[in-house]
Amino acid sequence: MIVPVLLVAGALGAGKTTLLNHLLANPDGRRIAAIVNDFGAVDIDAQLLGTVTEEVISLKNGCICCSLQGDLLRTLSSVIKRDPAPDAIAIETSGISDPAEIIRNLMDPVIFKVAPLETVVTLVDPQRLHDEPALEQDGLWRSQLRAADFVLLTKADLIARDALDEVRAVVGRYKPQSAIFDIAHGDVAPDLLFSRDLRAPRTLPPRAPSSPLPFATVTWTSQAALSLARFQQVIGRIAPRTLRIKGVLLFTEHPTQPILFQSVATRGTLAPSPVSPADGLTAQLVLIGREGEFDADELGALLRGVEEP
Ligand SMILES: Nc1nc2c(ncn2[C@@H]2O[C@H](COP(=O)(O)OP(=O)(O)OP(=O)(O)O)[C@@H](O)[C@H]2O)c(=O)[nH]1
Repeated sequence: MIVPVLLVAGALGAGKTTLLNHLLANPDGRRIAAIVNDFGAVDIDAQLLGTVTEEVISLKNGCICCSLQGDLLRTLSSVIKRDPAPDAIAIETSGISDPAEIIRNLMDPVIFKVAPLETVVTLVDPQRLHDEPALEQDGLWRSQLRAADFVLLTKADLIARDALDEVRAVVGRYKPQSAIFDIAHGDVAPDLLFSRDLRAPRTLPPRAPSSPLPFATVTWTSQAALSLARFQQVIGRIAPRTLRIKGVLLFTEHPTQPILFQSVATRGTLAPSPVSPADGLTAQLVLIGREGEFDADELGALLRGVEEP
């Protein structure tokens, strides 16, 4: 049994889980198993995808490009031995993963024989690149782009057409225009992701220098009554110091409806959540930021201000 592998890469909040959610809900008859890597200690992405399919495996609290490399290969081996085996496996990298290292691992001859890496797709949030042109100089961002067979510019519903065209020109410095597509709400045809004949034979990416990832994460949980009004004030102070926040909360204003909070760069959203905080908790929030700019104790103290006295 040979099970093709799709690798989904892209910066924090680029839209990877949204893409996978759409793919798993619209698999065109394929049984797709998903392996989801959350850098933080709470597997929020896996929990969200678990509401769409049972075939989700979570690798959390580290990165599959470095500390969780062995776990990824072991997980792949066990997924392909399932009875029945899936028709395909999709791997969602964490936003801080360097896909070059993951690709090197997946080219392991034993794994490649049974679970060949078929497609690498990298997602780019075009509004973010438009607002932060310096992102183009970021080594990790470039490595994510270089590794891709094709690039999806996500969140096309949020950006003006001329700005999208400018971003397409920037990404075009790294990839041919024929390999750049734009999508909204993760809506992409599964055939684009799984049809092997589109791509040239893969060459092994150069070994990335092994330096510790310049990112830090903190998980904040609470058992107290939480105020939505206070949360909105506190988040306004915290968000500029982070790269990504996501989590599930229960507020006293909506005691029976858990709320999913997502923040990427300057954009934050609150929406009804299909999953709840773990038993006994009112909040499970993961915050990711740059090492050095990220004071976990200070963020924790600020977040305690969300708790009602
Ligand atoms: N309006 C709009 N929002 C989107 C779209 N795609 C993703 N989002 C939102 O962008 C935020 C981040 O999306 P995710 O799919 O969680 O991004 P991710 O790449 O999985 O994030 P990490 O795993 O944390 O790196 C969420 O609030 C999504 O709802 C889109 O096409 N349109």
